[in-house]
Amino acid sequence: MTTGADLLGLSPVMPVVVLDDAADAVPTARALLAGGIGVIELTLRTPAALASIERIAAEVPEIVIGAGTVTAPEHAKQAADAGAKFLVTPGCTDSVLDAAFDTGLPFLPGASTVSEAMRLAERGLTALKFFPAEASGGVAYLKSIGGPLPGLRFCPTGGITVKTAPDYLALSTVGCIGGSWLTPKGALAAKDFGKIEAFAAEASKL
Ligand SMILES: O=C(O)C(=O)C[C@H](O)[C@H](O)COP(=O)(O)O
Repeated sequence: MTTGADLLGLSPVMPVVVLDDAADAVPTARALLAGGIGVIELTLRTPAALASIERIAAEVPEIVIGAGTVTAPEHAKQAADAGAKFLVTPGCTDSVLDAAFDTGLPFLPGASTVSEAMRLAERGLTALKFFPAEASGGVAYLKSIGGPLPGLRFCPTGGITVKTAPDYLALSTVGCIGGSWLTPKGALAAKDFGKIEAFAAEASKL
């Protein structure tokens, strides 16, 4: 896997995972894998994130572990050093973009406007995270921009559910969708990894 475009083809759903406890990292990754999901976007929103990425990279190599919420240049290198195989950003600044390129890892930069998408395409980035998908106009918005920007492909994320996912996945410009519903806070707090596996099994069939 070497490009952002490859990332869009790994799974119909990219689980967006927020972990407060690095001890949950390996069981969560194994539960997702058991449910048929081979990729994780682990967000750098918590202090446990980098340790979680490290553990998954070391102990569950079958799953492709990436870092999400890359919002500062230093996050890119920290994530790469922890073993992340790809990076995802919710939006983009030049410095975050440069830092992401420096890692050599494939990455999905976030965009929610036509101008942002065009700027990223100018830098050779044609596989984008469309964030926040629902709040930015959802399926109708993506359909509208597919006309003038036919070369771009997206991973819409933000506000998508297992019920609305098929509408996005039906679009030719959508490679996969992102969502946090596979690993809800409650299931993680209760260490209910069976529930996570069941959500993954449902999502992997989308
Ligand atoms: O943290 C980031 O980098 C983000 O871009 C935000 C997440 O992707 C969304 O919060 C997931 O959206 P939900 O599925 O609606 O929870």
